Amino acid sequence: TGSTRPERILAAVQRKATKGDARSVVNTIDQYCRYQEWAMNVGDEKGAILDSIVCEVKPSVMLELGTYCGYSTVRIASMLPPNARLLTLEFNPAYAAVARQVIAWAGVEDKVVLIEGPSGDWIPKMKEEFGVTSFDLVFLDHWKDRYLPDTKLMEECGLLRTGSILLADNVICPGTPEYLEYVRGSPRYESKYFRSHLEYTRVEDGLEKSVFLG
Ligand SMILES: O=C(NC/C=C/[C@H]1O[C@@H](n2ccc(=O)cc2)[C@H](O)[C@@H]1O)c1cc([N+](=O)[O-])cc(O)c1O
Ligand SMILES: [Mg+2]
Repeated sequence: TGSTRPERILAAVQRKATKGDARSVVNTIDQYCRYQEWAMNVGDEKGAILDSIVCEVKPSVMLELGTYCGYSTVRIASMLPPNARLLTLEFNPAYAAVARQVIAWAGVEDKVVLIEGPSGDWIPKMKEEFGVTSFDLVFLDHWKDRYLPDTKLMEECGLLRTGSILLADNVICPGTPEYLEYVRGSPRYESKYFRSHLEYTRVEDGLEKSVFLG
């Protein structure tokens, strides 16, 4: 019963990253996953695109679907002003336990609300449980076959307003064909593809940024 990959990533953070320094946590995870063992973090190359969009949007309330080890959670939270909130949804309790410790090590826990459970259950409860009116920005990085149903669910629950932005990871690899067809084909979205590479590799991947038009 050895350790899991997320536990080894956490160990690397606690061994090598400076406590309270979010960038040091991000760099440590990138270093570990590039040279020790690959993991499905958005990574440094796509992460820079994520940073630029977070900086441009300056979200007050943001949702991340798929916390995993908390890499992008920390990356995003480090870009947010103190009063902004990042809600992040994780299904797997073991991953959530690791992510909480990574988020704490980075010192961004005050801006982050980590919610445990399936997106299909929690999205309809966002307003009543967390006082969310609508999301300024949503980062989709969870199960690829959930991107489309969860986007439709957010629309139905009134969680998107004119100008809300969806940013989706992995639209090429592993790929999210139904989601891509929907946001690119719908008159309710203005979509743009940011070409990049699958984290820590030379394989093509990218992010799709879609503005909800109401
Ligand atoms: O499969 C991928 N991501 C799935 C992520 C899933 C994460 O979302 C959580 N979740 C949270 C809430 C839910 O409702 C469901 C799951 C899961 O518990 C997991 O932590 C993936 C795969 C590759 N790849 O190269 O193979 C590269 C990537 O960048 C990826 O993101
Ligand atoms: Mg991903």
